[in-house]
Amino acid sequence: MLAASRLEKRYGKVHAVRGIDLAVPAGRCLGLLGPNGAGKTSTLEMLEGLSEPSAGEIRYRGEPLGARFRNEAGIMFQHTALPEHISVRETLRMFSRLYPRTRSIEELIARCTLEEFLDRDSRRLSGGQRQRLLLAIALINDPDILFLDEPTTGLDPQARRNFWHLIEDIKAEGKTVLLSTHYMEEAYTLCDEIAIMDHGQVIARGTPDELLARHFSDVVLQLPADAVEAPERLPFEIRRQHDHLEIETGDVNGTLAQLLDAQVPLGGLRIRGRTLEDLFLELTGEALRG
Ligand SMILES: Nc1ncnc2c1ncn2[C@@H]1O[C@H](COP(=O)(O)OP(=O)(O)OP(=O)(O)O)[C@@H](O)[C@H]1O
Repeated sequence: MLAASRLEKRYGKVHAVRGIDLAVPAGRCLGLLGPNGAGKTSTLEMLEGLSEPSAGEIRYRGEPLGARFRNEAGIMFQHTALPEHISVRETLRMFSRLYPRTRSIEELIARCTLEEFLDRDSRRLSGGQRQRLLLAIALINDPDILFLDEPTTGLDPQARRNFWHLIEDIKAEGKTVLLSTHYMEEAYTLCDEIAIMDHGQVIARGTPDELLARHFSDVVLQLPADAVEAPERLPFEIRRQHDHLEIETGDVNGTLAQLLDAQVPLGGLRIRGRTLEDLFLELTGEALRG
């Protein structure tokens, strides 16, 4: 559906995207993950046809991005200035007039649950309401391919989950989705495939479960913060997290036996599988990014 090869973006001396190859099959959801400044938005903006690649090529259904792509793509930007002093309903009508093919506004209102604030000035919405309106705007031309740039950033957990349900409904219609996000659970829930970016390049790619299976064969034992009195006496590394201890192990029986030998109380023990967040931190490091 959408394919990019050797894609690069330079802003003066900043080499933001350094040769990316991506192919998004129809009906799939591809997630772009990466630390701040990794180049996700720069990549999305080129794929959306909004910024000219410094090098490389993008094809939509085998053709360069053109009028067909513009009519069949829907974009939800990370930051959008909505028109002032007009209501949510008028905002939808205004955007609807921009396209030859449109979806019924009434249907979008119901789908994105906009009923309660239809007559409100679109600048006076809560974070969740605003994101639902922006999604409705992105869907107004009944797009075949939908771009979502960090759509749930800043939303509370309820609003985020509500938004995931909306995206799941859109996926169920067979739409192709490209999503950038900082939320690993969001990527795990929504994405068929994930590309992890860092320093302008894709450093890992696959389905969420493939990526986890490829990188990890261990699990994590969690113990209360005060469970181990002398961690230096144990023959494995114990990582102190903010309110508990973690031990990574591929041999649960052996590690538990060693903990029992050391008379560590196991009352508060939990075992968790590896997560995308573990993988993300392992691949991109824990240092703060700009
Ligand atoms: N218009 C611009 N002019 C100059 N530099 C830019 C511009 N846009 C982005 N950059 C730089 O390019 C790099 C990649 O930025 P980009 O916004 O694509 O990353 P990102 O992965 O989307 O980050 P975030 O998660 O913070 O949104 C950064 O170093 C950023 O400062």
